[in-house]
Formats: sequence, structure tokens, C-alpha cells
Amino acid sequence: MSAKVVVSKRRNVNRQAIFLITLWPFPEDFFLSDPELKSKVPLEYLSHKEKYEEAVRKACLLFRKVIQLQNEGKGGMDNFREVLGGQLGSAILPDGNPITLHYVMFIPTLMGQGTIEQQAEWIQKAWNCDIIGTYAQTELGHGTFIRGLETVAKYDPKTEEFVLHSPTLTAYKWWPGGLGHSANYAVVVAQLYTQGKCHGIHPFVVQLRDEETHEPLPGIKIGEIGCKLGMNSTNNGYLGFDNVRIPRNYMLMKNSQVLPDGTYVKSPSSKLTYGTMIFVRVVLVQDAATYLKKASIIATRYSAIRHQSQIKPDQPEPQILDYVTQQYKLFPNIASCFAFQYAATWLWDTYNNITEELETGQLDNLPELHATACVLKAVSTADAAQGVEMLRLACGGHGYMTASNLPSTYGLVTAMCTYEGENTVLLLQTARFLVKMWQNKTNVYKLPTMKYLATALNRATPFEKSVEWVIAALQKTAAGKIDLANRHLNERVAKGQSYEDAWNNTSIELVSAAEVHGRTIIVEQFYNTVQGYKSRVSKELGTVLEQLLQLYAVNAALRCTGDFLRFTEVLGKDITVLQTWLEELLSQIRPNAVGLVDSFDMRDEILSSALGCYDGNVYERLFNEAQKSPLNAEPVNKSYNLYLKPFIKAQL
Ligand SMILES: Cc1cc2nc3c(=O)[nH]c(=O)nc-3n(C[C@H](O)[C@H](O)[C@H](O)COP(=O)(O)OP(=O)(O)OC[C@H]3O[C@@H](n4cnc5c(N)ncnc54)[C@H](O)[C@@H]3O)c2cc1C
Repeated sequence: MSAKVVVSKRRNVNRQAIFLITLWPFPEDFFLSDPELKSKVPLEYLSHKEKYEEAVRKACLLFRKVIQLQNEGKGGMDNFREVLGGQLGSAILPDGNPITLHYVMFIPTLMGQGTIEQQAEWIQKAWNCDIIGTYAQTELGHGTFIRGLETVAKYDPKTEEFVLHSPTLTAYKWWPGGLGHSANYAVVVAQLYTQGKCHGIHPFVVQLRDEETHEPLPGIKIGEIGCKLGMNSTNNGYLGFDNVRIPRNYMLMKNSQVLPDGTYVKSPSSKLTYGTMIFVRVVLVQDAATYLKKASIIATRYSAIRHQSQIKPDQPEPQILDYVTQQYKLFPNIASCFAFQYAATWLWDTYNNITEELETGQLDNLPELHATACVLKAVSTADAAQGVEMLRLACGGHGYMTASNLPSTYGLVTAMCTYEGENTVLLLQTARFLVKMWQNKTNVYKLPTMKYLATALNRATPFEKSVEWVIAALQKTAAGKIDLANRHLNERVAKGQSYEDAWNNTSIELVSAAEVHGRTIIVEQFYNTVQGYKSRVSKELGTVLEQLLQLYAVNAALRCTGDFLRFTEVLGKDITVLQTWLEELLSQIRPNAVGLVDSFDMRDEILSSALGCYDGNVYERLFNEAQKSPLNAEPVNKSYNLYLKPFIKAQL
């Protein structure tokens, strides 16, 4: 039953060089060679409960090993990032990790919003995993509109305690990862009342379960929310409070405070509370790149193995990779992997620089960072989700198999479009900042990602076949769309609509303007990165990176031809040139396609895909995976005698 095939045409790319550009070293073997981190039965054959129990077992072992590495001085925070992210993390826990929120949200919120004393009290315990936390913000009735949250924290100066209460069913917390049965603490976001006045939402540390028995504490109503499209081991939970009392100093008070007598002291800037959310959005851009890389490797390698139909009647079936429509499904996604990777790296550096400024009280660049993180999170996760689905379709029927790992990768990636800010809502937030900047253009000159707005609209952009032209045309289009949306907004207000109604009525255009702005940033960062690399890498590698950059740019241009025709000098004949350019690039990239995805350097254990393995033994692996179905453990299933036989043999 062997169908040994060697994936061809791997030689043309300097694999090592791209690897150095895109990844950092990590002791994967330490994790992947541990038999205890492998599942004995494929997860899909377990019950919901068994899946959760298996995920907790593995998650505990995983973090124990990370802590062991830390104690041995091998690696730092990167180790956590790796086991929580889309590579090793999703390989070992393909349906989600019930402890992720502890590291991704609970600890960062303590660090970002706790006072020095609160950090001293909580962070060591959290790092040691003496307590396991989650972040409980979303409620059954409200997610996006956090000001509408209903959970109440009322201060009682007599006992110096807050009383947490869920006044309605819709006030129940709903969604937090690990909340169901894993965490024993949570940062809970609730409406703060003191001295008879509501001061809006604030974060509180709340103990949910007994530290020994893990039983829910009195007044805590807690459970898991049930099955989802994906991430079925993340143990997303619900939580209600029945007048639960916590000490005053359990409110995280780095920014706002409640004094013992109940006096409320306001935060110097409401923007300071954005920190954790921005951090996670920045990280998600990297995750979008990682998941898309995974799907691109699987689909591209499979396309080199799969032979189907005929291009010419007298010739053998070609590799499906030779069909141009197949190349169009695969290669723009490969280019997107590079684009998102470079955008993620740039955003991470920007985030770190601005966070350092915040520490010195300098808040000037925070709104731009917020707007940029919103738009990049929205565009990269939406494109990655669409890309993974496209890559799944590119694998035909076998892409629909769980064994391809494409369905569960889609489950993980599409969730990112919703959590940490639903994408449309994030685009509207960026649009709000763009409109503000547009209305006061003198400010725009100072902002690195938006200074183009000051001049783009009036700049001539005669068509030429170059990435520089695509960037200029995208900038002009973004500026044109913001200008038009702003005009329509003002016209609606002039006709008597309230600003809020006018905003809502203009929101399709606003979202679209923000999206083009995001694409402009991504192409620009890709361009800057490739220019920077050119002098440092071999000529051949420089050429391949340039081809990928061009492909990403021309594809971005072709995705908005309608807008280009409206807002730039481009003509119908120029679109034909763009189309031909795209086709030329597909054929130039074809010989390097497999080498390029190999350069992402993901091990077979991380891909977890019968279709994507390095050796190309697709059919053998698919067949072996099928043997793991519990139905194949016996030749005749009992349902035959119980139902099928009586049905077939029935004398009607
Ligand atoms: C897998 C997963 C994990 C999660 N983990 C956590 C967690 O750990 N902790 C936590 O607290 N929460 C968590 N969440 C919740 C998540 O943060 C929310 O689902 C998300 O913020 C979206 O809010 P929502 O569900 O209320 O959607 P809604 O806001 O109800 O969105 C529904 C629709 O309404 C639209 N809409 C809403 N507001 C506007 C507006 N102002 N303008 C235009 N359109 C609008 C949206 O675009 C969308 O199309 C998780 C969610 C998922 C799916």
C-alpha cells in the first residue's frame, strides 16, 4: 500500500535563509518527542468530556515542561509564546488549551492594571500556577458593547468590600476560556458603584473555586457553555454572582482607585486600560500568519502529490499544482504568510516602543497604535480565515477530512475574527480615528502609518507596473474613501441626522475605508522589509522575496479594482496589465512553491496532517488514519442486527 512520492522542486529556494528571517529557535524536540504529549486516540473520536480531560492532562504537562526549561535557564518568554501559539501549541492541543487565558489574559491584566502591591500579591502565585486565572468580560447579553455590561460591583465602606452580583441572566459572564472547570480565579470586568454612583466598568480579581477542593465558592454559579464550531477543549465557561463579597484591594487599581471610605479616584487616562487588549491583538496578527503558513504548507505539498485530470489529452495527469487556477488558490496565500509575518514583527516592535513610552507617562502615540492594532488584527485574521478555507477547498475531498487538519485549523483561525474585538467593530474603531485625523490634517503629518493622508488625495499616480505604484494607488484609494465617507457623514448631519445616526448610516463606507488603510500598511511593511533584506540575502533569495512581494501587491490591487477605477487614474487597460502581471508571477513562483512552504520549517508533528507531511506519503497516511476510526475495530457493527437488518428484511 505504499505510494512513496518525493515532493519535487524543493531546491530553488535558500531554505535556511528564509527560516532565519521568519522564525526563532525553540527546543521543539523536548516537547514533540515526549510520548505523554501525544494522544493515544485521535481527539475527534473522544467525547466532549474526554476531550476536555485529555486537554487538561496535556496542558499541565506542557506548562510543567516550560517551567522546567525556565528553571534550567533555557529560554525566556518566547517559550510561553511558542507553546501558546499556532505552532507547537496547536499541534499538542489541536482543539484548544484550557489554560491559555491564564497566560494570555489573566497574568497580563494583573501586570497591566494592578498596583505594585497587587502585582506582588498575585503575580508570583499566578506564575507559579498556585492559582489559575481567566479573563471574564463578555456576558450573555453583551460582548462588543462593554459599557453595557451588567455585572455589578458595589462598594460597601462598612466592611471595605465589593459585592459582586449578576442582576439578570444576560449579566452572566459567557465565553471566557478555561472558566468552565479549569480556572479558580478570574479577572472579572464589572460596573463599579460607590457612594451611590456608577463609575463604569473596572477589573476585579475574584476567587471562583476553593483552592484545595476546586468546588465553586458560595454565590458562584459556574459551568461550561457547550460545543462550538472549534476550540472544543478550551473550556469556555459561564459565570454568575449572587452577592459575592471580595476585599476592596481586589479591585485592580493601577489606573482608577476606590479609597477605604468609598471615594473614587479617576484614572489619569481612560486609554491606559487599553493595554492588555492591544497586546493580544498584536499577538493575533502573528497567529494569523502562523495558521495561514500551516494551511499553505499542507495544501501546497498536497498539490505537488495529487495528480488529476489532463491538461493535454495525450499526456499523463499533471500535478494539480500545474493548474493555474490551483496556483491562484495557493500562491497568493503563501505571499500573505510573508506579508502578515512582516506586519506582525513590525507591529510587535512598535507596540514595545510605545509601551516603553507609556511607562514614562507619554501617551501621544497610543491612539495610533490602538487604531493600527485594530485594523491589522481585523484584516490579517479575516484574510487568514478566508485563506485557510480556500486552501482546504484546494485539497478537494481530502481537504474535508479531519485528518487533513484543515477543518480544525479553520476552527481556530475563524474564532480569531470574533474574539479580542469582532472584526467589523475593530474596523469601525480604526475608521473613527481615521476620520478624526482626516478632519484635522495637521496632526496627520506626525503619524507614521497615516501621514500619507496629508498628500495622497492630490498626488498624481499614473499607472506603472510596480509595487511602488500599488502602494501609492492604495494610499490614494484609502484617502479617497475616507474623504468620501467623511463627506457623506457630514452631509447626513447637515440634513438633520444626529452624528451617531449619520455614522451608522455611513458605516459600510467607513469599514471599507479602514480596510484599505490596513492593506496599505501591510503592503508598505512588506515592501520596507524586502528592501531591507535585499542587501543581506543571496541574489536568488532576493528575487523570490521580490516575487512574493509583487504577488501580494498585485493581488491586493486586483481585489480593489473597482475602487482603483473610482479613486485613482487607473484605466481598464491597466487592469489587464495587472492581471497579466499576476499570471506571470504565478508561473515564476511555481518552481519554488514547495521550497517556499518548506522554508516555514514546520515539523510534521506540528502540521498534524495526512496531506501535508514532508515525505508526501499522502495516501498511505490517509488510509492509516481511517484505520483509527473506532467503527473499524469490528467488522459488523451492532446497529446492523438492531436496526439495519430488521429494516432490510422487513416484509412490508
Ligand atoms: C472562541 C471565543 C473565545 C472567547 N474568549 C473570551 C474570553 O476569554 N473572555 C471574554 O470575556 N470573552 C471571550 N469571547 C467573547 C468575545 O470577545 C466576543 O464574542 C466578541 O467580543 C464579540 O462580541 P459579541 O459576541 O457580543 O458579538 P456582537 O457584538 O453581538 O456581534 C454580533 C454582530 O453585531 C455587529 N456589531 C456589534 N456592535 C456593532 C457596532 N457598534 N457597529 C456595527 N456592528 C456591530 C458585529 O459586527 C457582528 O456582526 C470569546 C469568543 C469566542 C468566539
